[in-house]
Amino acid sequence: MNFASDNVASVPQEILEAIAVANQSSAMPYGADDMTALALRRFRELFECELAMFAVATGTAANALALSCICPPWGEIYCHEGAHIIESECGAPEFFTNGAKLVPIPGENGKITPEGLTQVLATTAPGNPQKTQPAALSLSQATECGTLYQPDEIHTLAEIAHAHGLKVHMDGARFANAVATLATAPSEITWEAGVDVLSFGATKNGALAAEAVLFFDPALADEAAFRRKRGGHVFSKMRFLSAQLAASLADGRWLSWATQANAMAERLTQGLARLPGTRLLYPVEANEVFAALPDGVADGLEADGIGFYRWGGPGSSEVRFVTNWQTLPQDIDYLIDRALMHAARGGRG
Ligand SMILES: Cc1ncc(COP(=O)(O)O)c(C=O)c1O
Ligand SMILES: C[C@H](O)[C@H](N)C(=O)O
Repeated sequence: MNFASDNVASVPQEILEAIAVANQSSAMPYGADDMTALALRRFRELFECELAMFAVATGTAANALALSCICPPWGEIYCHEGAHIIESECGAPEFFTNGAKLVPIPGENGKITPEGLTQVLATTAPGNPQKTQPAALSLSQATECGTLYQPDEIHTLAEIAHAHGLKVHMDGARFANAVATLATAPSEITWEAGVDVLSFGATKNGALAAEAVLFFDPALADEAAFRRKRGGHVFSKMRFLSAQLAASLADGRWLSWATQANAMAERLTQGLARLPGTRLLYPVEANEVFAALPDGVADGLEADGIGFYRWGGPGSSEVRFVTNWQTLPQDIDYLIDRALMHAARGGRG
């Protein structure tokens, strides 16, 4: 049983079947195929706008490609201090932008506040050729702490960013989980709130390997085709990425899968409440549960072969559990039963 990441899940049968259908006949390469056209149509229907779509195979590639189209080499990208783009992408955004600077902003529960953004922007030097220049704001939705920006929070942050000439990127590796919780239209927490480009995550939500960079202002996408090619992410058999995206969006599957993951995170949160001495590190708003467990429980769960992240570092009792489309109630109940047993025995195995 593995709660280390949503990435640990299998691929839903519907996606595998879509790949098999795409495999039944030849098709034009490099995105000139019908499946890629179908994926584009479905994204435009979902977001209710004439967006431009570029499929890639990883979330890191999606973020780095998106940022490279809205930030020059001398630009500054403002993000939360715990953002994936600054913490876990091995310099990919800096590499794809040819040297832009990522500027970390602190904020509770993994979120940037208007005050925090305004404070950092007050230190910039627009037009000073000796200084890097404010260029982009990147927000993760859901955040790396499993929390969410409300529509009005996105709108406020985007307004500040645009007033300072910045473009707004959203890292949507868990965008589906955010929409499932917020129950908003996707447009309401993206372009209508001021987001210019979205990394739409499908992989964590079940896809084998498919992410889509969505430009809500197609003019921002002028360089994307060239930059994606230079980054080695133009798949000659693009139909196999597009099939995953099109299948995810069909019949609202993407939301059903995310709703299941979120519901299991909620079940886990309720179960942990029965564990004396357990403390949630952040509010649970999507499919990630961060908790400080009673002494010995994390070791016991690890000895049981249950997978999870030691978020506080090796041996730490501060852990992260991530649920996914495939997580079942009995998985959660087993985890909680084992945790209660280890707590009762003081972690003595
Ligand atoms: C918030 C966030 N953004 C982006 C990514 C990058 O995705 P990938 O691991 O596919 O590069 C991840 C991790 O998977 C993530 O958690
Ligand atoms: C942190 C790791 O890079 C991955 N994005 C995950 O959330 O599991």
